[in-house]
Amino acid sequence: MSESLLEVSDLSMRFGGLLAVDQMALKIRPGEIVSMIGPNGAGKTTVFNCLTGFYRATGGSVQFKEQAIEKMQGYKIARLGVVRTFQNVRLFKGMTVLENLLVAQHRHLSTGLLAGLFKTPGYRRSEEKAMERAEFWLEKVGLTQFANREAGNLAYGQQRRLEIARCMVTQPELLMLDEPAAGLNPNETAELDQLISDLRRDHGVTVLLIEHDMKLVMDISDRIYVINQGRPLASGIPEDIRNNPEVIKAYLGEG
Ligand SMILES: Nc1ncnc2c1ncn2[C@@H]1O[C@H](COP(=O)(O)OP(=O)(O)OP(=O)(O)O)[C@@H](O)[C@H]1O
Repeated sequence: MSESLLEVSDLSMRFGGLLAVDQMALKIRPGEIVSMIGPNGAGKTTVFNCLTGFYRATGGSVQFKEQAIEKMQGYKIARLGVVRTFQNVRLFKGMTVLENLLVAQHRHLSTGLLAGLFKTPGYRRSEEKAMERAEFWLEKVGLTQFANREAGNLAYGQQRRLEIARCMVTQPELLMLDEPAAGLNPNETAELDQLISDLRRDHGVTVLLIEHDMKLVMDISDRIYVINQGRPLASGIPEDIRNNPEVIKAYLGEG
């Protein structure tokens, strides 16, 4: 009954002699917030890279809405509605905040080169829509007053929120966040928690999260997958993960 939005089976990624991801499986239903946790170097970001076409997985299958995407190029996967942020903020730092949000939508605009050259009514309409979406998301992440500031001059926490807005203007179905709380203070992390919950509640977006901040993970996740040394170690609701002795040994007990 509960169909998957994303279904990953037997995923593996080999770098030379290193099997960074080994038989990883994931199942994410529409509207869920799912986290992937695990020690440093466990393979979490590599999984993200395989799911979003940055790497071609060396084995396994990835289905998004029952369509195989494991061999698809990244921009096509993004167009299907799978978008991500990066562990290290990747904005166009020399562009303004607003420009970052407009550029992000370019690939998604349904207009061709000629329409752009001649500024057809269809082109102008889609530009207006792009501007409306940009303004909406600026407001949502509290950056309206910084619209014309260079993105590189924003405070770190604001850059992180801009990254999320940049994903959201493309109207994704699956939003993948790679350590969004890294470098944030506790207040900013609490705001992030709220923002992610709102994205799901108000915009129906499904979220896959890599995160080391256990408070955030336990608070926000419907389900959690634990990876250790590239392999699935456990999965379940936060309560089960928190009390799983294997997980405590491999990860939670680490610090
Ligand atoms: N392009 C690459 N070439 C070679 N090895 C890589 C490459 N990318 C990742 N690795 C290796 O794969 C393993 C998994 O790395 P990955 O970054 O996926 O871990 P992670 O769980 O995201 O870690 P962290 O929590 O520290 O971000 C590591 O041993 C890493 O050195």
